[in-house]
Formats: sequence, structure tokens, C-alpha cells
Amino acid sequence: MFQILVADAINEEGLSPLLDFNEGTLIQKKINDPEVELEKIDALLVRSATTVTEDLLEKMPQLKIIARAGVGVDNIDVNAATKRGIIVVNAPDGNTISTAEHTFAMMASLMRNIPQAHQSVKNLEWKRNAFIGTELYGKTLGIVGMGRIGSELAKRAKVFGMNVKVYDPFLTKERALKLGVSHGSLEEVLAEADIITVHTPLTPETKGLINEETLSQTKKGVYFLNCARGGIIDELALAKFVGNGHVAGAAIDVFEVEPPGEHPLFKYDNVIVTPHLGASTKEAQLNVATQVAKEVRMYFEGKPVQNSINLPAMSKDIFEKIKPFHQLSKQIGSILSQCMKQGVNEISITYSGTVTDLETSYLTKAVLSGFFKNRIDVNVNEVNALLAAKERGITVGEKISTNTFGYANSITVTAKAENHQFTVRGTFIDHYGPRIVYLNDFVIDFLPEGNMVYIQHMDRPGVVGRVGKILGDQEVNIATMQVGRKQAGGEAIMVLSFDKPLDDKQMATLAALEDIVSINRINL
Ligand SMILES: NC(=O)C1=CN([C@@H]2O[C@H](COP(=O)(O)OP(=O)(O)OC[C@H]3O[C@@H](n4cnc5c(N)ncnc54)[C@H](O)[C@@H]3O)[C@@H](O)[C@H]2O)C=CC1
Ligand SMILES: O=C(O)CCC(=O)C(=O)O
Repeated sequence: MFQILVADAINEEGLSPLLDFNEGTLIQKKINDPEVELEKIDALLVRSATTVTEDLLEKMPQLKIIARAGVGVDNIDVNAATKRGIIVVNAPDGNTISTAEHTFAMMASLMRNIPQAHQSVKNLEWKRNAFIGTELYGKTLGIVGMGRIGSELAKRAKVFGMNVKVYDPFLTKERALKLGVSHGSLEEVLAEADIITVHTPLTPETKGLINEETLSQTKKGVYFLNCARGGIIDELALAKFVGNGHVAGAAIDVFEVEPPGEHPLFKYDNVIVTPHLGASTKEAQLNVATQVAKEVRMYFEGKPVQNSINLPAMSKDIFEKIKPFHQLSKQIGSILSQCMKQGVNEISITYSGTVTDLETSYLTKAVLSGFFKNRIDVNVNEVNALLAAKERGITVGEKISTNTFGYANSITVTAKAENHQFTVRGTFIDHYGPRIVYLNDFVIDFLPEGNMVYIQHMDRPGVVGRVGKILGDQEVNIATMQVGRKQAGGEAIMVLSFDKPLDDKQMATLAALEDIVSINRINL
């Protein structure tokens, strides 16, 4: 049973794919609840209240997937998760409309003094002249970060007759044209906009993007909005520019520290605030919860996840096509690792035939995950495979060849150490399955499965018989046996499979036989 911890308030109805999941137990408790056994948790679902740090991950050795029921993953140490092979998924578009609408509502409220007027009327006042507002019509809205939310906001602003000027270094001219917005530098947006709103993620590049220097490049009387992440606008700098009258007002949904407690912006009447409500609609909460619950279930069902931060997306169709090769690649990596015990400095992979139509980089990562399994403590998978190789100084190369060695496809992997190298080649035969067809200079043909031994020996009469006799005497049943040799009387190999692994004594007895050069267990 997979243990799935829902650590933040996530919409219950949206969690139904996990509540109905027979192979998972859903635990809805805070991360620091003493009843939560962190070391047993397989999946962690959070919103923004839980901060997923490297220290926390250290306490969760079984964790395989972190799901953020929302967009921003700045509360998750994605690098630390990646290093441990933990997939991080989010719900990228479930709350886009809600956040765009909230930003729009904040902008309209700010320009028409709605919160202040509301409070005044409730205080039994009737000050119609105190709350003269400003129209949105004809004003220039500057959008910094033209992704999903920025784009939805732009559409709404245009309907209200606003001009939209955007800054996003990753936005193409074609997309800007399609969205009907004017695209410029940050400096241009700062200089031209009447209202500026930020919609970027919080990253080292965007932290403090709006600071004293950039604020001083804006028009006097500009308005600011932040419904993205606290910290993109430097709060103290903004407070200073509101205080000196340069900024006419600000609407803030998100803070550097949440909840913010006493805050320098709160003393200004022309600053309106909400407690991180961008995604707080029934619709958005249901959407994001459903999206991540489905993703976690798909993951545990062995299906591809769609919205991973640290793994390329793969459609179901492609995943089905790649699946047999993925398994074969892992097996090749594992055989290689078990046959070549020394430290490796290079792994090169050659793909040929039908497999080259697929996403081979995914297979390369599978080869590495098979290779590192049992070699290092860390669970290596497609998420951290390249990183694991890099950290261990192993160069990984991938190439395509037209030589299929007579098969419809083949995957050939060579691991190189200082004075040694070992090659394993496999193929996948439709309606038949995976086969290993080449092992270190020997042509062979065996199913990579179960408990095997790989024996290097001299091709002399009686060797195969002696191996069979010794194992028979010890009541060991040989399930399959394949032999390969280069030339009569020269070096040869045997690959045998058994119902259960050979023990150390049995291995030692075989190793001591005359004409046996070496013997290795291969457990797949
Ligand atoms: N207040 C709330 O409750 C919510 C806040 N958010 C925040 O809004 C952010 C944006 O969300 P989406 O639009 O869905 O993300 P998105 O990924 O679709 O868009 C982000 C855009 O920012 C741009 N960008 C990145 N670095 C930039 C830079 N240095 N300068 C200018 N543009 C830059 C990207 O190119 C991208 O187009 C999220 O990262 C999240 O932190 C999201 C949902 C709810
Ligand atoms: O969980 C929430 O309500 C916050 C949403 C948010 O900030 C996000 O999706 O990035």
C-alpha cells in the first residue's frame, strides 16, 4: 500500500482519484503531526503552507512524488528532490482563470477605492468626494511575465479598453501578435505603464525585480499589483515609493513572509491587500486538487505524469511505445553494472533501427537507472539519472547508428573503466519480448529476467557438463542455459538462469572449476 500524505488543505472532492485508489492509503495530516510516519510516506501533496526543504526530504527516504496543488513550486526545494529522484508535479492551469480574475478584481478595486469606500460606509460615513477613482479605459497596463495568468489578464484588460504592454524575455513576437499586445523591454514597460502587474514565478532572476531602481523608472502616479509571489516586488522599496507619493496605490495578494504580520505597507490607505486569495475559488481548488490527485495515481499505476517540473512530459501513446524499450534499457544497464564491478568513467549508448523513432534520451536515463541500481544508495531514475552520472564523473554519450546487427532494433551499451570495457546489446522483438543478443564480444541470445549467472570459461569438452553436474548435485535446477563462443577451443561464455539465486558457496564451487575464468551473478 502506498502511503499518500496530504499535508495542506486540499479540496476533498478533487482528491477522489486517490480516495478510490485501492493501492494507496490517504493520510490527511499536517507534516509535523506526531502521528505522521515521515519515513513511510510515498507521496506528498501540498499547497503553499508546507515548505518542502532538503531536511524534510532527508526524513522521507521512501518519498517518490511531490505534488503541488497549484502553480508556484517555490515552497519546494526542487533541486534537492531531483537529486533524490523524486518527481515534482504541479497543477499548472487549474487556477489560471481564478488568479487572473482576482488580479483584475484587485486592479478595479484599487482604481475605484472599493475596499476603502466599503469600510467608510460601514463606519456610517457617506464621503462621495473622498473616493474619486480612475478609469481603466485608455490606460496602459504593463504586464511583467506573460504566461498563462498574464495572458488571461491581458484578454480581460483589452475588453475594458486598456492598452497592454508586456515584458517577458521568453515571449515570441508571434505570440505577442496573436495575443494582441505590445511587447517591449522591462524599461519600456516601466516607463510607459499606468498600472504594472507582475506574473512571473519567484526565481533568483525575478526576486526583487521591482526594486528602488526599477521603481524610479516608472511614471509618477503609477499603480502596482502583485498577485504572483511575495518578493518579486521588494516590499520595503514599494512602501518607500508609496510613502513619497510616487506610487499612487498598490494591490497586494502575496507577501515575502505569509502571514506577513505587521507590515510597512499596511499604514497606507491606498494599499489594498488580500491573504493570498488568487487561487481561492471553488472551481480552482477543485481543478488543482483533481489534477494532482490524478497525476499521483497515474504515477503509482506506472503511467506517465503530464505536469512534472523535473521530468519531460510524455503522452500516453508515446509512453506505451517506449515502455518495452524502457524496461530493456534498465535491464541492459543492470547487467552491465553487475558484469563490470569496477568504477566506470564512460557509458556510451548506441541506438539503431525502430527504437531511434522514440525519445531515446528517456531510454538513456533508464540505462543509467539500471546501471546505478545496487551500485549507489540513492534511488536513480529518469529524474536524477544524468545528475547522478555527472556527480560521479561519468561521461554519458548517446548516438544513433544504421547498423541493426540483423534485428529490427538494438540498444548497445558500453561501459568503460580505465583498462577495461564491457558491452551489452539488447533488442526487443515484437510478440516475443526483450533479448540480450551480445555480451562483451560474444553473440548470445537470452531473456533478461530473474536469477542468472554469467560465466566466462574456456571452450573445452566437459565444462558445461561439469557445471550442470555440480549444480544438480546441490539440487539446483537450471531453468535455461545459453552458450556463446568466438571460436572452437577459445574463450566462451554461459548464461544460466535459476528459480532462485545461487548462494555464495555454490558460486565459489563453480568458480573453482577448471577452465572457468570468471563468474558473476546477474539478478534482474
Ligand atoms: N496568488 C496566487 O494565489 C497565485 C499565484 N501564482 C503565481 O503566479 C505565477 C505565474 O503563474 P502562471 O502564469 O501560471 O505561470 P507561467 O509559467 O504560465 O508564466 C510565467 C511567465 O513568466 C515569465 N518569466 C519568467 N521569468 C521572467 C523574468 N525574469 N521576467 C519576465 N518574465 C519572466 C515566463 O516566461 C512565463 O511566461 C506562478 O509562478 C505563481 O507563483 C499562481 C497561481 C495562484
Ligand atoms: O494554494 C494556493 O491557494 C496558492 C496558489 C498559488 O499561489 C499557486 O498556485 O502558485
